[in-house]
Order: sequence, then C-alpha cells, then structure tokens
Amino acid sequence: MSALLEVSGVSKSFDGFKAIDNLSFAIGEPELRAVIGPNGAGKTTFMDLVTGKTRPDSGTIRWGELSRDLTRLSESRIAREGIGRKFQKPTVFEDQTVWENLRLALKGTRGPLTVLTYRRDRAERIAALAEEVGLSDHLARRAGELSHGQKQWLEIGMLLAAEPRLLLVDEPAAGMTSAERERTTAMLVEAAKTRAVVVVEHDMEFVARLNCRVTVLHEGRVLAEGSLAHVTADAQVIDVYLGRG
Ligand SMILES: Nc1ncnc2c1ncn2[C@@H]1O[C@H](COP(=O)(O)OP(=O)(O)OP(=O)(O)O)[C@@H](O)[C@H]1O
Repeated sequence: MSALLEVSGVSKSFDGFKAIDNLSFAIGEPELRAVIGPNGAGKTTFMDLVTGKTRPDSGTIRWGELSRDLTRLSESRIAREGIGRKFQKPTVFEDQTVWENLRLALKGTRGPLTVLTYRRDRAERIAALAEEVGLSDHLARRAGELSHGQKQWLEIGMLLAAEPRLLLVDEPAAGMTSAERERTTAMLVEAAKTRAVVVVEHDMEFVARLNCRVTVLHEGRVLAEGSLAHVTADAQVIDVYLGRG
C-alpha cells in the first residue's frame, strides 16, 4: 500500500480561528479509513480542503504518483483527478428511475466505450453498479420512491460510476435503519478493496463494523490514529471525545 493522498502541515483559519491546525496524515491506495472527532474538530473542513472547495493558508496536499499538489488545482480539476465526495444528504434525481440515475452518472465518464459497444457496455456497467450497491431489483423504480438508505446507496453507485481513486463519504449511517447500516458497511468495505475510501462518521458501532484504521481529529489536528481499539483506549481521546455525554 503506497500513499495516495499526503496531507502535510496544512492549516486553515476562519476569522482568526484555526479550524485546521498543522494537520498531517496520509491515506493509502487501496485503503478504508474512518475519521472521527467531536463537533468542530475540522472533519468537514478537511474534506473541503481535499476537494478544493476551501484553500489552505499553508501546507500541501500531495496526490498520486506525480505527487501533485491539490491545493493548486481547481475544484473541477480535482474531481477529474478521481476524487469523489458524498455529502450527508442524498442528492439523486428523484423523478428519474434508478437506471436513469446511474446512466446519467456514467455519462461523460472515462472508459473504453466505443460507439459500437457503447449501449451494451453501458447496460452492463449499470447492472454491475446496481449490483454493487444492492439496487438490482429496483432499477425501474423512481429514485424518489426509494427509502433514505436506498437513496444513499444510489448516490454511492453514481459516485462509483466515475471510478474514483478516492471517495470521501460524510456520515453515511445517519438516518439509516440498522439493516441498512449493515449493508452500507459491506458496500464501503467492498468499494475500498480497489480504491481509497475515507468515511467521516459519528456512529461508533458503524465505525467498529468498518474494521479499519481510525484517525481521530481534535481542534484541527490528529489526536490519535490506529485501530479502533487503540484509539478508544487513548486517554486523550476518551477525555475530548468519548467521555462526553
Ligand atoms: N466557512 C467557515 N467560516 C467560519 N468558520 C468555519 C467555516 N467552516 C468551518 N468553520 C469552523 O471551523 C471549525 C471546524 O468545523 P468543521 O465543520 O470542519 O468541523 P466538523 O468536525 O466537521 O464538525 P461536525 O462534526 O459538527 O460536522 C468549527 O469551529 C467551525 O465553526
């Protein structure tokens, strides 16, 4: 496993308040990583920095074999580099079917699609994506009719259509039933076999099921990193995060 993303000494202040404070850490490829931390720890700002939505005051975010500095690239260029982001709220085309949503997501993506094989390949890819996110039996349904969890899966499928090398996922378990959470865990674990997947999540049961390396953020820095057992035994983590409420 080599580093795909390397955050080095990144800081970002808003009106003098340090949301990210000399943050350094790396994500491998493939890798599944959970990022946890109390409210205001900087988790969202971290994702904003990686995707180019926010620019750091200092530091570098190196990416890929060429160690490109993402902080110098535009938001759309970063997306084209292969970084996908799933926001907390599902955003799918409610009036379109599951199939149409996936087809729209495939449109314009890279891939060996020639004119002759285009339709067949496209149908195969849509079927494979639906299978991957557990929606094979729902292809003809309007997305608006799906449950909250199914909408989240559809959006994950739409993001996977672009074949990202890094997928950032914000609180996927929120609002899901426990059965949906379990399926989501399996989906993310599977997706992370061939790419980097970073999951920001508050639900510790969900994080436990991901069974991956965990980074704990606090006040814009890495407070602890390692297995869930390791970080939850850390006195500082207990003090600032787990011990609360
Ligand atoms: N655009 C902004 N302007 C001003 N302050 C901001 C901005 N974005 C973030 N902050 C501040 O930076 C800090 C880190 O916020 P961030 O949203 O990254 O934390 P978080 O870990 O995602 O929190 P939560 O778990 O509540 O989503 C917070 O104190 C927040 O108020």
